Amino acid sequence: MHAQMISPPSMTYDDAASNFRIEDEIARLSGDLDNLNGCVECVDRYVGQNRLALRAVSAAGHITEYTFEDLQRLSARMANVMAGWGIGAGDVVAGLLPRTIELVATILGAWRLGAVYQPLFCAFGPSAIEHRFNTSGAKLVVTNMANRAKLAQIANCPQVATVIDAGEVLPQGDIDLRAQLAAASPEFAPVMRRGDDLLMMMSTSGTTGLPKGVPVPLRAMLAFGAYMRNAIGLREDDVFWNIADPGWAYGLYYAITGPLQLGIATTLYEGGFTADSTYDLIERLGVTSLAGSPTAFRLLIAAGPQAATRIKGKLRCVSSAGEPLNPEVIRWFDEYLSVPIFDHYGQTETGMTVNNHHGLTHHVRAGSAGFAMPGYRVAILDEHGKELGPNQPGILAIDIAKSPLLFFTGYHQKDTPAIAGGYYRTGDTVEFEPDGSVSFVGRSDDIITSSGYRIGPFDVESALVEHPAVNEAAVIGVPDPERTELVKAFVILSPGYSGSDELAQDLRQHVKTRMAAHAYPRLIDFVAELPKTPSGKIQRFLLRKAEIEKQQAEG
Ligand SMILES: CC(C)(COP(=O)(O)OP(=O)(O)OC[C@H]1O[C@@H](n2cnc3c(N)ncnc32)[C@H](O)[C@@H]1OP(=O)(O)O)[C@@H](O)C(=O)NCCC(=O)NCCSC(=O)CC(=O)O
Repeated sequence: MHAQMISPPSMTYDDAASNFRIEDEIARLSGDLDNLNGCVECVDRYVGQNRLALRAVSAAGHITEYTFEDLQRLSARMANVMAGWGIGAGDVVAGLLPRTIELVATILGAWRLGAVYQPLFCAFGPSAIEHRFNTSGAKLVVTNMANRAKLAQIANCPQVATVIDAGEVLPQGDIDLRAQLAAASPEFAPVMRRGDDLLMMMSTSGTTGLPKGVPVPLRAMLAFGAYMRNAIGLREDDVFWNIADPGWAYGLYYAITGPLQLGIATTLYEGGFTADSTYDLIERLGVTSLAGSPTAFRLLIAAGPQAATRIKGKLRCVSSAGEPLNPEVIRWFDEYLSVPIFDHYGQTETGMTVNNHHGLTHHVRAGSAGFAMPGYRVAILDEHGKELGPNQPGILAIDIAKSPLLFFTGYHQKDTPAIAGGYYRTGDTVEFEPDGSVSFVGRSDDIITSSGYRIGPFDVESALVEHPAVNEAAVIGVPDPERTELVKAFVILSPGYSGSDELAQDLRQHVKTRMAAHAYPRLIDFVAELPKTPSGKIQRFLLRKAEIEKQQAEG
């Protein structure tokens, strides 16, 4: 096996970009593209060194540490349990679990036996989960009792394995996960796969339909590792914590897979986000490299400078993704935490592609997402597909032929018009600065970015119209200083209903429990009509324009 090399931070960005060779990235793998296993890359290759792999922090703040040896045994037990229930290479295993050791065991166990992992965010309701099962054909879902009731509402639910705590009763027909893990053998030879075989089945929100499946092949690990080294700049001596949830790409790729691939311990905190618990954990663990979304950072700032003093100067670097990072956050982190915070840009489809790189020395442009990651060439296209120069807004695109780290080849069983003419079009409107860095302008479609989550308006509208009071609904994002955008719904009521605060609250609760707790409309207007094209398509852009004008008029 090869020793894992971490780029020295003295390499310049220009050197790394111009000297990039995919062969060098492949050589960093323990296997090769004909002989690859996700669990071997993340665990087995570091066994025998007695290295720390994971700090799992319970909601109550209790810290349990796991070595790579521990994770190897656990993944083997999990693979044995899964194999015993008929799961094999290429099958899909879903995880609907909080940020606990059982979540890590599910991911690694599935990979050990060559299966495909599908994340399910714990805030999802039954409709979001059911749609993802329909997409993936998952054969097994691993969950806990807090989430189990949602599965009972799904008609085509696969076999369920449940984590039960003391005093909880296992639902009939479920696998008692902890009991079976304890009884299983801690040995299971990893099933080797190829680079194009699937590692994960992700989902991403669309504007005109339900979320689409994003197949992620094993070779995507080349891109994950490169991001950890070049952009996060992860070092052997770092204490790393990415607070993003592994129910999403940012958390699964870069809180679990990426750091473990590099043999560097990661951190999972089971509890919900508060500024206090975040500061507390950074201090207790001695975190040096922190990652998260701008909304989380703005919530830290909202707690005031006094709360920050306990960790001032302790962090070495902070990385931000999910939404554009405001220059004010950069300034505040410099003043009150004495730490550089760099903006990074990526998508579920592509992984991180444009970054201010902590690991590569180059200048940083506050207010810009930075520069193409070595291994990707990005272009900005006009509506005819022509490449644009600086200061001309257009669609951010990835030049497929010149981006050997790009792993996306199209949505699962769906047409992918975003791939055309040799480019993958991200749908984000950006422009090049004269120095070659990329600045975010906005979305070219109706996708909402709220608290770092990408939310499809159609998804929320579909949940709303399931409610008997709703005849029609249109959902948009309206600008918000804390959460980037807030989800706002315009609702035409069914005959016999009238708008009230109580009904609005009932609709919020309905979306939270049916679809997803994070995607509910915080704002609701009851309206008599919606702007539409002659063919009857809702013109969300007109609603958005009117909201922005209203905000401007109100100052
Ligand atoms: C910044 C935050 C920590 C702030 O957390 P908050 O707790 O304030 O709010 P939230 O947005 O998480 O949650 C909104 C509402 O959902 C509820 N909620 C959240 N998680 C829940 C869960 N597991 N179960 C039940 N309810 C839950 C909350 O209580 C809250 O309800 P109420 O409002 O009633 O209190 C978080 O929003 C966050 O982690 N954001 C980053 C998301 C991220 O990782 N983005 C990158 C994804 S990758 C990606 O996106 C790639 C791509 O672009 O394709």
